[in-house]
Amino acid sequence: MIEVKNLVKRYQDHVAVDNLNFTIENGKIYGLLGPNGAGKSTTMNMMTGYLASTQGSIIIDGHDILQEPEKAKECIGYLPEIPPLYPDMTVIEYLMFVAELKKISKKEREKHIDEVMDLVQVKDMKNRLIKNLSKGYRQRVGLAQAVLGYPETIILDEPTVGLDPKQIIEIRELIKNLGEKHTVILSSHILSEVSAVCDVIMIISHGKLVASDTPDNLSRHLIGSNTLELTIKGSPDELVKELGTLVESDHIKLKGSSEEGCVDITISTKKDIDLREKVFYKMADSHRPILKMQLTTMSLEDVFLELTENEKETEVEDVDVPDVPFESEKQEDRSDESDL
Ligand SMILES: Nc1ncnc2c1ncn2[C@@H]1O[C@H](COP(=O)(O)OP(=O)(O)OP(=O)(O)O)[C@@H](O)[C@H]1O
Repeated sequence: MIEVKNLVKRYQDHVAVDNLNFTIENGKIYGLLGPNGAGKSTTMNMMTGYLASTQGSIIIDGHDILQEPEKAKECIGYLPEIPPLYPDMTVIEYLMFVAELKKISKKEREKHIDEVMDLVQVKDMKNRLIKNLSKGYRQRVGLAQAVLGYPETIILDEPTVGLDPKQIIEIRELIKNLGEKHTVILSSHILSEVSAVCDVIMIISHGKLVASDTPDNLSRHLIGSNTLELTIKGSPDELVKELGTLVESDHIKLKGSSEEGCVDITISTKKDIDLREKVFYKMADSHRPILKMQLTTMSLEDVFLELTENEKETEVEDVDVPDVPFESEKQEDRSDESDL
């Protein structure tokens, strides 16, 4: 289990992660979803101990990532956005090297690597130099290094970015398989990706968590509304009065219309309510012609766009954060903290 409390990361004046609070329970696949610049990588880098937080705490299976980094890191495997691979090593050499760093006993190393290579399906390439692998295979090797040692939680930053459609499907399948035995947290800016793979979607915007639920619940509660768009002849006051007999007036929004003598109206209702016939008969009774009537259901995509709208990459001067270091090179970084 991972508990993230009041997590903040500031780069100079820019707040990249803004008071995040969430809990990751074991055995589920979580998707951290947000547009570019939302703060996903920064959050993951803090959760994996690659970057120090400005404020807040991250407790991984009872170990604070800053107080007990070694113990906390033993519980997680991480595939950063840029996989930490050594191009001049073969796959097997590299995985042996990682296994050694992860202190997997010599006795078990070969068998364990063999199992992991089977799991991520790279065995056929085990003697090939990493620099000669396709991007899809490189990503699998990156996955393998995260899985080595079978940590409880596997964290994957944009695991399918830059892959072709076939490779994307293959990596998604691998992630689902991993989810059977591990807790998985992946980040993505693609909604269809997280809804296809994840049990829980956490939507992040401007460093803030704006929604967190199962894809189904997000659909039911957040998305679960119908929007009826109308253009009707008449005066705003009369129309609100008449439509107000069908639906509460705070669900009715009016706008001036480009059609002469008409009003554009939007009525929001729950997903299972369809007012079209009632509106038709009501307006017919009072001789008000309906020039346009269209029912739309908000999609998960609409909700995502609405929740994250105005997301802009804020230009800030680069703060010198070390490149994501490999296991042996990892170091605690609080050098960029002005408040610590
Ligand atoms: N070292 C840094 N110095 C200054 N600003 C940074 C640094 N790293 C990230 N940022 C800023 O922090 C914000 C969050 O960046 P982050 O990389 O976490 O977003 P993201 O959601 O992972 O986006 P992407 O999918 O594009 O990687 C962005 O506005 C980014 O420009």
